[in-house]
Amino acid sequence: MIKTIDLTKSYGTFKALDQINIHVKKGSVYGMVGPNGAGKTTLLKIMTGVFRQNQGQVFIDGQVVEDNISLKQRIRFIPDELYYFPMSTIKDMADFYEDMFDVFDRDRFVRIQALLKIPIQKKISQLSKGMKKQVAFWLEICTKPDVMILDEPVDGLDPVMRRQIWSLLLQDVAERNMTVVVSSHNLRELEDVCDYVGILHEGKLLLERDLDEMKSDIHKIQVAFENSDVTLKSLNPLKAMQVGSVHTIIVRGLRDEIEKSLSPMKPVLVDFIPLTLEEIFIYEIGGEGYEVTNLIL
Ligand SMILES: Nc1ncnc2c1ncn2[C@@H]1O[C@H](COP(=O)(O)OP(=O)(O)OP(=O)(O)O)[C@@H](O)[C@H]1O
Repeated sequence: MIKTIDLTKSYGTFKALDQINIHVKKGSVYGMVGPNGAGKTTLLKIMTGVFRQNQGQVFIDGQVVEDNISLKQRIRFIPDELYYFPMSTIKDMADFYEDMFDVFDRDRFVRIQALLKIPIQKKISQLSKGMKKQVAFWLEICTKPDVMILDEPVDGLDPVMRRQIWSLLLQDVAERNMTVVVSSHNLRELEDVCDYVGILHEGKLLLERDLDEMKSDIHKIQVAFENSDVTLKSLNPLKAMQVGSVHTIIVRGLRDEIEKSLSPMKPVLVDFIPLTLEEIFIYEIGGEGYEVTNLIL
C-alpha cells in the first residue's frame, strides 16, 4: 500500500536519506527503528508530503503523494513536536477538525473523552507534554484516516496511557484496515504492536522484515541429554552454550524440522524459549558488522 522508491534526501551536502525502499502492506503496523539522527523523522515527513525529497518517490495505493491533496486527506501525521493554535482549547481544536474533515466522528470524540478524562474547555497550552500528545491522538483518530504516521508516538505518555492509545489505534487497524507507520528508537516498545520492522541507520535501510516470519525462522532451544558428550554441531547453531548436560542454542529453521533433527539424538528435554525481537535482530544482523545493540536498544 505504501511504497518508497530510491528515496533520497540531502540537507545541503549532508545526505540524510540514501535510496530508501520500503514496503508497507495495507492494514499493517510498520515500525521504523533507528538511533538518533538515523533519518526517521525525515523519512516520515517525506512520506506525508511535509518535506520534499531530492530523488525517488513515495506511492500510496499506487499514487504519488507529493502535491496530491485528496490523497493527503487520507493520511494523518502525528509529529514528534506538536503544534496547536495558540490559546486554543481542546473544544476549539475539535471544532476546527470538524470543519476541516467531513469524516470527523464527533460521537467517537465524546467516547474517547470519557477514556482520557481531560476537560475539553482546557487550554491546550496549559496541558502537560503527555496530555498534549493524548489530545493529538484523540483528534486525529476521530478523522478516521486510512494511514496514520506517527513519529515517536508514545514519548511522554505514561505506561497506562501508552496501552490505551495503542489499543485505540489497533482497533482501527483491525476494524477499518488502517495502516500505521511508527518510528521509534526502541525496538522493545514496538515488539507487541508491529507486523513489520525496518531498521534505519545513517540514512540507509539496513533491513525490512515480517516479524511473524522472522519469529518462525529463528529459535532459542534448551536441550538436555543423558550423555554429556552429545554435540549439536549438525544443527549449525548461530550461537551455542553448554552448562553440564544442558545446551542452549540459537538455530535457524522451522520448528518441526529442528524437532525432527533432534529426535534421533534422544534428548531428555527439549524446550523452545521465545526470543525477544531484540534478540532476533541481534542474530539477524549481528553478523553484518553492525553494533546492533547500539542501533536498536
Ligand atoms: N532541517 C535540517 N537541516 C539540516 N540537517 C537536518 C535537518 N533535519 C534533520 N537533519 C539531519 O538529518 C539527519 C536525520 O535527522 P532526523 O531528524 O530525520 O533523524 P531521526 O532518526 O528522526 O532522529 P531522532 O531519533 O533523534 O529524532 C540528522 O543528522 C540531522 O542532523
